[in-house]
Amino acid sequence: MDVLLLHGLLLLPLAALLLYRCSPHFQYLCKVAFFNCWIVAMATLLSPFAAFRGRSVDNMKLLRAALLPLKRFYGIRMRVRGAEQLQLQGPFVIVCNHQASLDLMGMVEVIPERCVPIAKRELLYLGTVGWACWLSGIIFIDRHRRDTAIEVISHTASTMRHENLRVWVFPEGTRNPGKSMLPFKRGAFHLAVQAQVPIVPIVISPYWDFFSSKEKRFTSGTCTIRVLPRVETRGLSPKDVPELTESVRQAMAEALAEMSMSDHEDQATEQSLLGLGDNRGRPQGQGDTARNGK
Ligand SMILES: CCCCCCCCCCCCCCC(=O)SCCNC(=O)CCNC(=O)[C@H](O)C(C)(C)COP(=O)(O)OP(=O)(O)OC[C@H]1O[C@@H](n2cnc3c(N)ncnc32)[C@H](O)[C@@H]1OP(=O)(O)O
Ligand SMILES: CCCCCCCC/C=C\CCCCCCCC(=O)OC[C@@H](O)COP(=O)(O)O
Repeated sequence: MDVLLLHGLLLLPLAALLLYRCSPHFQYLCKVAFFNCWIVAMATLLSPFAAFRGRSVDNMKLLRAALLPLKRFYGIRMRVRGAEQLQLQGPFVIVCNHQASLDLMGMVEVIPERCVPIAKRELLYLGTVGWACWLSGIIFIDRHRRDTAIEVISHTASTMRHENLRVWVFPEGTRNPGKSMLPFKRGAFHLAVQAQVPIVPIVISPYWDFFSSKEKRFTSGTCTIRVLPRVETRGLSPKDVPELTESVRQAMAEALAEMSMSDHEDQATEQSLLGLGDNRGRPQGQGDTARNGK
């Protein structure tokens, strides 16, 4: 009986390995589980160190260092274009498209010093993850209570100026793996106008070639992060916010459309050079659907 149990225990990892190699769905589940476990483990490990310093934007460096290795585990190559646009003295607001939690990997590639994201309040309740976020000075807003969210943003505007803080906002307000960007929420733009600081738009290329939560597909691939020229807000007032929001969204949407084409072409060329079909890591018969889905 003991021998049978031992054999069973030995065979279990082998079976899991085989399943991992053969089933893209199982591979997807393992990779997503690893992503979440890594975040929880790192947050648990780092929170005591961060607590030692107290709530401080400097703790963002710890979070960044903890998330940077993730791209290597997943074989994701990050290309950054226009990083020089982030070489600004003083505070500014970054606005970035939001496709999935994987955005954290792109975020840590380019996040400047003294920069904190604005996040939904729910993240605060994720145990040690919430604690690590709070200790790093992440700004939480309650999306269901507009007035209090606006209050938090107004308070952030004055903190930015007094403490030379940069703020990262996902103006779509929620994750969006779709083809185009959602309409933008206006908080980030009010924030920049209130603080009279520039806006730096950042566009992360679509993940379709290597990641899709709908199709349960997660392979390796390349991701491009493009930092667009900054937009000045000096002299603008709240009445200019709708137009400002639209013009920034338009510039980002154009960049996203351009990147969707060029990244996919690069990936296809790379794969044909390697002698691989375009269906690598995709369930049989779904390659064309995934491509046309762009
Ligand atoms: C070791 C590892 C451990 C840790 C690892 C984990 C790290 C995680 C870090 C990363 C976290 C990333 C998390 C990302 C998110 O959580 S995304 C979700 C949260 N973000 C947002 O929601 C974006 C910001 N939201 C907004 O800006 C909204 O505008 C909001 C203020 C919330 C209001 O929303 P809503 O009412 O739905 O829409 P509108 O934008 O259309 O606004 C309605 C009217 O209000 C006016 N408005 C908005 N903001 C302001 C303001 N600040 N001041 C004055 N007025 C404002 C707006 O203009 C609209 O009025 P009008 O129509 O123009 O008259
Ligand atoms: C005591 C409770 C312990 C609970 C432990 C839970 C473990 C959770 C595991 C991992 C947490 C990973 C958190 C990554 C956060 C990534 C940021 C993100 O992408 O947030 C989504 C948010 O932008 C928009 O949310 P919606 O698209 O509107 O939804």
